[in-house]
Amino acid sequence: MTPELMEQGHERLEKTRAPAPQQESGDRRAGYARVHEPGTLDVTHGRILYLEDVCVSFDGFRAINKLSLDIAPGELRCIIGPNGAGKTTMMDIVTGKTRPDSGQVFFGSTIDLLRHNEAEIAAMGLGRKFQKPTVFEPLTVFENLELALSGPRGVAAALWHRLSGEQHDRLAEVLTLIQLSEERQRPAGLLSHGQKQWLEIGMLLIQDPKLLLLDEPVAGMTDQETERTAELFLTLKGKHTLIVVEHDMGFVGRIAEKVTVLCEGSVLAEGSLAQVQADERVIEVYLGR
Ligand SMILES: Nc1ncnc2c1ncn2[C@@H]1O[C@H](COP(=O)(O)OP(=O)(O)OP(=O)(O)O)[C@@H](O)[C@H]1O
Repeated sequence: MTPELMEQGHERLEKTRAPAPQQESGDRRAGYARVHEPGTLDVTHGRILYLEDVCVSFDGFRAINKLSLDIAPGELRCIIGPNGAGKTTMMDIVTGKTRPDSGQVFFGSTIDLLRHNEAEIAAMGLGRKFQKPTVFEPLTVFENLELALSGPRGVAAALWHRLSGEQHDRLAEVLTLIQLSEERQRPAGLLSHGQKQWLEIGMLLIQDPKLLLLDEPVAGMTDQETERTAELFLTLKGKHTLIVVEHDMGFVGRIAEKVTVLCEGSVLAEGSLAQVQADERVIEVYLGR
C-alpha cells in the first residue's frame, strides 16, 4: 500500500463511514505507488532487471557486497538466503528506498533506476508487496480494488467515478485470479490472512505492474492458502515478472525455476532448487542450519 493510497483510503473512510476508527491490517508502509503510465521499458535485450556490483553499507557494515542479478522478462525468480543475507535491502535498492553506495541498477536496458525516486520507480510499473498485508479493513474487497484502480484521480474521483465497462471487466478478472469473487462485498477485515495477502496482490495486479517484488508472501498462510498462492504465481509468470523472497522451501520448490541464494550481501549460488540445495556452500551457510 502506498502512502498516497493509504491517505486516500483514510480520507474515503472518513467521508463514508465517519466516525468509524481507522484501521489497517499491516503496519509497514510499502514503497510502491500507482502505475500512472507504463513508461518506455525496453526488454529487447532479454532482461527486465539488472544489478551489477551493487554495494551498500550501513554504519560501516557492508549489507550488500558487489551484488549482481539479471532477471529476464516473465521470469519467476526466487531469492532465498539466511537472515541478514541482504534480501530486503536488495528490494529496497530496486524500489528506490535505499540508495546504493556504488553499482548499477537498470530496469530494462535503458532505465537507470538510480536516477529515480520511489514514486517514479513505482509509476514505471514496479510493484512491491511487503510481508504484512496492508488493506483497508473496513472497505469491501471490491472497494479496495476500486481504490487501487482509481489511480491518480484521487479520493473524490474514487468516490464518484463510475467504472467503465473495461474497468469492471478488469476488476472481475483480478477478483477471479485472486479467488475472491465470492468475497467481493465482504469487508477486507473479515478475510483470512491468506485472503488479505491475495487482495493486496490483486491491488497491485490491477495496476498491471511489469515487475512484482514479493517479500515472504506465504508467511503465516495455511497449507491450502500456500498451495493456492503457488497456483496464482504460476499463473502470473510470463505475463508479469516476479521476484519472490521466501523462506518456505516447500513453496519455493513448488514455484521456482531459478533460485538465487544470497549470503552476506552477495550471490552465493544460482540454479534450480535441487542444484542450490546440493551446493556445499549453500548447505553450510543456509540449508544445513
Ligand atoms: N537501515 C539499516 N541500518 C543498519 N543495518 C541495516 C539496515 N538495514 C539492514 N541492515 C543490516 O543489513 C543486513 C541485511 O539485512 P536485510 O534485512 O536486507 O536481510 P534479509 O536477508 O532480508 O534478512 P531476513 O531474512 O531476516 O529478512 C542485516 O545485517 C541488517 O541488520
